[in-house]
Amino acid sequence: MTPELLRASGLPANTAASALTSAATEGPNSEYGLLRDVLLASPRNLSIVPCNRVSEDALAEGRSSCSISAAKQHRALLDTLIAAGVRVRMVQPVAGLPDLAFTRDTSLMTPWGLVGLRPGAEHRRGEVDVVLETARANDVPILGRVRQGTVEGGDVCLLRPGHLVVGVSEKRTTTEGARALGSFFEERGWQVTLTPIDPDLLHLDTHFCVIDRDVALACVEKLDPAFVAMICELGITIVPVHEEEIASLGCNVLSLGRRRIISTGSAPRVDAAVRALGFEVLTVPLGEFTQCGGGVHCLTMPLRRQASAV
Ligand SMILES: NC(=O)NCCC[C@H](N)C(=O)O
Repeated sequence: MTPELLRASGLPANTAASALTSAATEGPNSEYGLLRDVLLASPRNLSIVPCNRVSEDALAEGRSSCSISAAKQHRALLDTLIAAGVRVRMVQPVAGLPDLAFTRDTSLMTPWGLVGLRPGAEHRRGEVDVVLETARANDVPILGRVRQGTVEGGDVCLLRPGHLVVGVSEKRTTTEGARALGSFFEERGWQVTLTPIDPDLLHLDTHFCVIDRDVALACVEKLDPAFVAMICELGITIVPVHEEEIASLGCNVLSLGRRRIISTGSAPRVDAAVRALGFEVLTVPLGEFTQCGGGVHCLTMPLRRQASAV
């Protein structure tokens, strides 16, 4: 832990509390603790960049971005978060950064502070400094930065307190980058699992998303069998996602905690299966963003969540 973060957290680096929980910063230790603060970024400069299968298909079909509609959809997401009791911090728009709205990918808030990531997509590298600057201005403690390989936040999953998962496509996230991020966690006693993913699916969070301690959305056919076996051994129930629901970002949901999620509503079958398990599912249509390859999970970077029990 850096001196900067130690000052911010007030926790000694080698205590059990600092290893697995987030008492001082409330930096998330899971994907499903009660969500308190989230980082969004203005979509003012959003455009469809041909950098993933979904956005390439959208362009091939002649689709384009509408800034008015993108602003309205993003505003609806913001309003839904606020109505759910979440505080929203905003990154201001920056010309030349068309994917900035997908805040998930360029940084990761850990229980010990924020880590700047290192996108594999060249056109997204500049987003990291912008997000870190906003974080500093909001007194978010900074833990460090990934400087080797590449890693994007859509490939990162805080599976359970003490267990980090990183999807490795060797395109957006490389083994080197995943290990560099993982070392922040391993040094603090976490287990880190790297799992290979199909580069055509962009990120892990397009086809695997944890929504509570024991429930995850997953397209099992697209995940590595060893990873699926591990999830089953942990007793995590899988809500199956079909391949065509991946492209519509139906799997890419955000947990608000207390068995509530936000989805884009683009995969009603998945939403219905989640509701059948007793969850509340709030839906926000986000077509302007899904055609760029990102959904609710990609558009949100949790800054504070109530710590989940180990
Ligand atoms: N976590 C995500 O899956 N993020 C979506 C990012 C979409 C953006 N157009 C990209 O390809 O980087």
